[in-house]
Amino acid sequence: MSSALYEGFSVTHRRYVPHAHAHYGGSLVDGAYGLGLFGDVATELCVRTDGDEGLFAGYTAVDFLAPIRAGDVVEATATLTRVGTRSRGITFEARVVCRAAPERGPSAADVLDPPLVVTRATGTVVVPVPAPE
Ligand SMILES: C[C@H](N)CC(=O)SCCNC(=O)CCNC(=O)[C@H](O)C(C)(C)COP(=O)(O)OP(=O)(O)OC[C@H]1O[C@@H](n2cnc3c(N)ncnc32)[C@H](O)[C@@H]1OP(=O)(O)O
Repeated sequence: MSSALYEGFSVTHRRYVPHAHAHYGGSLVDGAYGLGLFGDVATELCVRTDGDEGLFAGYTAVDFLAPIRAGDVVEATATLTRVGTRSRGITFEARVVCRAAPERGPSAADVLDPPLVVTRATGTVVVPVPAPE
């Protein structure tokens, strides 16, 4: 893989947060929910850059900036920032793009414009050595 080709390459997933995932008061989901989104979006990024799902080695920083709630529509983006021999440095951001508006009714919801940034992280994923051609 050429680093010049891929650094800055990004993948975004978007998902509705089911009410079954609410875990704390105020319909909050646990922080690990956002990290699950990051694992999935990193997996697609690695498939696209390296033809392999990769293995998450670790995070160097995770910041929970605002809660994710059941009923949110959340978008998670992984951006490739560093290409090592087998390691891939990735930054992550999760944003709420739609949120329930229960004061207007049980199914009412709004588009958040701008989206609300809820989680940021940096981490490293490791991919296998490419098989010889
Ligand atoms: C994204 C996934 N599809 C979804 C997941 O979340 S997977 C679930 C969680 N992760 C795991 O279960 C992985 C468990 N860990 C492992 O299997 C291994 O520790 C590893 C594969 C991640 C690394 O082991 P190994 O292949 O023996 O590593 P090394 O040969 O020592 O190093 C290879 C490169 O990786 C860099 N590196 C290793 N560990 C770390 C770390 N903790 N943090 C940052 N970087 C790490 C190492 O520096 C090498 O980099 P270069 O190849 O020189 O670029």
